[in-house]
Amino acid sequence: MSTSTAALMDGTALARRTVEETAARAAEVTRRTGVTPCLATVLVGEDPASVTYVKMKRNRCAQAGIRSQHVELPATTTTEELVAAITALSLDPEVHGILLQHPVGPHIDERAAFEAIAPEKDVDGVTMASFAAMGFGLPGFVSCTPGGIMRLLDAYDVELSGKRAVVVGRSAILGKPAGLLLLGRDATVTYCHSRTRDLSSVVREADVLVAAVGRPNFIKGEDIKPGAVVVDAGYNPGNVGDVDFASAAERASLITPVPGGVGPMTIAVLLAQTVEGAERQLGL
Ligand SMILES: Nc1nc(=O)c2c([nH]1)NC[C@@H]1CN(c3ccc(C(=O)N[C@@H](CCC(=O)O)C(=O)O)cc3)C=[N+]21
Repeated sequence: MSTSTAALMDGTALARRTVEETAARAAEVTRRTGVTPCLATVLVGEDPASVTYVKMKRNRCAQAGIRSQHVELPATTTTEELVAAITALSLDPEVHGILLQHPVGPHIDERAAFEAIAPEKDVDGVTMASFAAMGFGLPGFVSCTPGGIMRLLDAYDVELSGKRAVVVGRSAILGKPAGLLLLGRDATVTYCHSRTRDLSSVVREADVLVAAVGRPNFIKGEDIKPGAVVVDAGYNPGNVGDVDFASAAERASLITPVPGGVGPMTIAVLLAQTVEGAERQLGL
């Protein structure tokens, strides 16, 4: 018999506090300017998970006193049509932030679509300009999930300087930026991916582990270094993370659950950055 020793990093509770602060800021923007911060959400196709996520984001906006404007496009939308729709939102003075839900269909050039987001409205932190600013440690919008991960680590006073951080996954808006943010905080960062040889031996070195591969229960407790901090950024169908929680919690000191960990923080960062974008665009 083994017993769980890890403490939970409670993303639901931290997100609630973050959204409350954001709501107060949004109300202040509205009071001072008469303009309510507005997020445009763009959804291509009808993937049920994407539909759910976008709905959650819009509901959370409503709770925080942020307007949302929804653009729904058919799965058959071309790159040109999507770029045109996003460009229109970039030019619309009533829109302060733009979220293009990822992934779009394989026939669409997703990068081209993201780049149609005006940098000052890139509250989801997905453009090359935002990525570069983050990489250089300059102010700007961070990709929301990595931003949420850093807020969680900070809220639980996780020391990063000099620590070995291992990021499993290297996607453009999750794994890769997560590693750069950890590097920016003086962690020693290793990226693992599908071609990594002997993944277990690398994961076993991690003082801080970020799992972002999109494979349900992929990381097992036997590969967790005793006392490690484990962040599960996986979002697989059925709200299953990338980390086998039960076995990992026996060895970790701190761990995020799924659901209730990184997911709610992703949305909280999106809202916070939307209000920040509105403040700047309205000259506050
Ligand atoms: N441009 C773009 N930006 C994103 O930030 C983005 C995206 N595309 N595409 C999809 C992923 C996924 N994602 C999640 C957000 C919240 C939860 C979340 O809050 N999940 C809840 C559970 C979900 C539920 O209650 O149904 C939780 O973990 O507690 C999960 C996943 C944002 N993403």
